[in-house]
Amino acid sequence: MSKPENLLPLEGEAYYFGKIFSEAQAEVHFKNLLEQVQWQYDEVMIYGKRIVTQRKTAWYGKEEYEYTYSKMTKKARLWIPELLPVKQKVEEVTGLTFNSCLLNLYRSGEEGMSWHSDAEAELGKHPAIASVSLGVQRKFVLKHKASAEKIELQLEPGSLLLMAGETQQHWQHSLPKTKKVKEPRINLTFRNIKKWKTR
Ligand SMILES: O=C(O)CCC(=O)C(=O)O
Ligand SMILES: [Fe+2]
Repeated sequence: MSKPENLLPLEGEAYYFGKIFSEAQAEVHFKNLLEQVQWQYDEVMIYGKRIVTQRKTAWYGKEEYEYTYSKMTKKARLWIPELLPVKQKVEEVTGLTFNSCLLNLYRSGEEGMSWHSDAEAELGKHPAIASVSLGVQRKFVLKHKASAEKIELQLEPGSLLLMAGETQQHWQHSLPKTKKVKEPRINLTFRNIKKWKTR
């Protein structure tokens, strides 16, 4: 598969590969991950308060990495067999390798993710983040920090979006909530933990 064009008009790179899994494969991965992933409510610190998010998340990796975001430190679980074929396909298509994966489960359009950048120190300076979508199609928006220019795309089931280069420095992204969507979606973001410490 050749690399799609860069969707970002300035500073950064985002490539939408479209569907990398057939409908049947995407359904199997969705079902397996829904059942086998250790889904947990996410805890974040907002204005010094501990908040439990609506959506569920999980974090897996090659080692038991510790990862801090929103001031909360999480420890990765080791890869499970259900994740490996998805990781392998993503690595094949992108030509990159990934040592960890953050998963999100949105049970309906009532759940989303607000504006943020994935610019944690653990990911290094110009992180490549490969995002796989399973389940219902959802809108995804990138917003340029300086100009507020927005790029919207529809993340189809079985699709892959790759963010790379300076994207996390110069752009934020979000998954807007919507009352129109009633079905669940699973998102997998493959990442590379570059530096980490054990306690
Ligand atoms: O669900 C999505 O497509 C976005 C997930 C995301 O931005 C993240 O996990 O950092
Ligand atoms: Fe993100």
